[in-house]
Amino acid sequence: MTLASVGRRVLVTGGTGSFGQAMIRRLLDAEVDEIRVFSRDEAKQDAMRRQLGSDRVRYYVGDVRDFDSLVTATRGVDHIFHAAALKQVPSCEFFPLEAVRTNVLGSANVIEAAERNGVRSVVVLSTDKAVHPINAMGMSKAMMEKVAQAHARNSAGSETTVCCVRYGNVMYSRGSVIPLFVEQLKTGRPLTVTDPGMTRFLMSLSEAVDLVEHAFTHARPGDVFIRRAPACTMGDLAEAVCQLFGGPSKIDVIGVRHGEKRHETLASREELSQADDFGDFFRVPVDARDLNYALYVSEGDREVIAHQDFTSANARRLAVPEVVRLLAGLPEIRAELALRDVVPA
Ligand SMILES: O=c1ccn([C@@H]2O[C@H](COP(=O)(O)OP(=O)(O)O[C@H]3O[C@H](CO)[C@H](O)[C@H](O)[C@H]3O)[C@@H](O)[C@H]2O)c(=O)[nH]1
Repeated sequence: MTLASVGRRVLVTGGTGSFGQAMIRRLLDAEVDEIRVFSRDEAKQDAMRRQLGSDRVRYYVGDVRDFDSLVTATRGVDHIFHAAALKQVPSCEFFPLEAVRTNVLGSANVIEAAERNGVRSVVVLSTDKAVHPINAMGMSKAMMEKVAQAHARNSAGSETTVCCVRYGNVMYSRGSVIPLFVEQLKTGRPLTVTDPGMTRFLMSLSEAVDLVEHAFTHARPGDVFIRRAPACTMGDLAEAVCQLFGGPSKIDVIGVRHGEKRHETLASREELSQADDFGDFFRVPVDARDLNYALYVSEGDREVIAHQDFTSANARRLAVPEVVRLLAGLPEIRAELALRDVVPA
């Protein structure tokens, strides 16, 4: 199955967010008949309606916490891309129950509504912060993945295939470090680097959409899809931004922020021991063993020993010139450089 053969109706939860909007453009290009945007904010929907001007896009105001609003919006839908979430580390830290309500119970509602309305597939979006989580946002996303996998395990014969994708930081996403560095350079302030040796996976928005499309095309119930993304250090990222904008490279090292890890993990060694390796992507199948405790206690898995976690510390490390090239390809950076009359090398 490809996006072009996706069926008549697709629903995107969190459809007005940056991922949602990019996904909707991809679905419009794939000639999907009807695309439903499901989100809470009517003002953002109205802005999007005016910007897109497409009668193939329909808008549903609702909240994933409200099951009834999902049942209405998923009626007659063939496929769902579930992007609605609380994603900010600090706000989830202060209000962990809100993260549970939206990310865990809200996702369960999406899956249950899909099941009830005979939706054929649901792709659920997760994050590297869900692996060995240390903050409430990551923990709630880890539980969301478990809910999706439990659906696969417990719903043999269901019409609805549920799978997950997991990816790391999306470059230039709202409120993230790259636009912050650009703003600091523009206003002549030093770049605030938490820890020059800290690493993050780097991925563009269109690569995130590619991963979701790959998952949609290849999903079996309960699969988790992961991209073999490259990574860089925060020191190199700051240096790359300075080189691109030709700015003075004064850097303030501010230290690690609350709730953040030095390195992120996209896949654990236990997952990789079971994963299919597609080169650019891994597919981790659901652990479909039944709850036979004798097996859990007395049988091990030698495969696990042969693997190590896939982390932003051991992923392919991008050097500064490569980061410069990646950044120079981002539409937002190109627009900033055009404003300043700088031509990227
Ligand atoms: O002033 C800053 C701010 C951040 N960083 C570093 O830049 C990297 C990326 O930070 P971001 O704030 O851009 O991204 P996070 O990894 O903290 O996570 C972000 O992306 C996540 C998705 O993976 C969630 O959306 C999360 O809420 C959001 O903060 C981190 O190593 C961080 O330490 C700095 O060096 N200086």
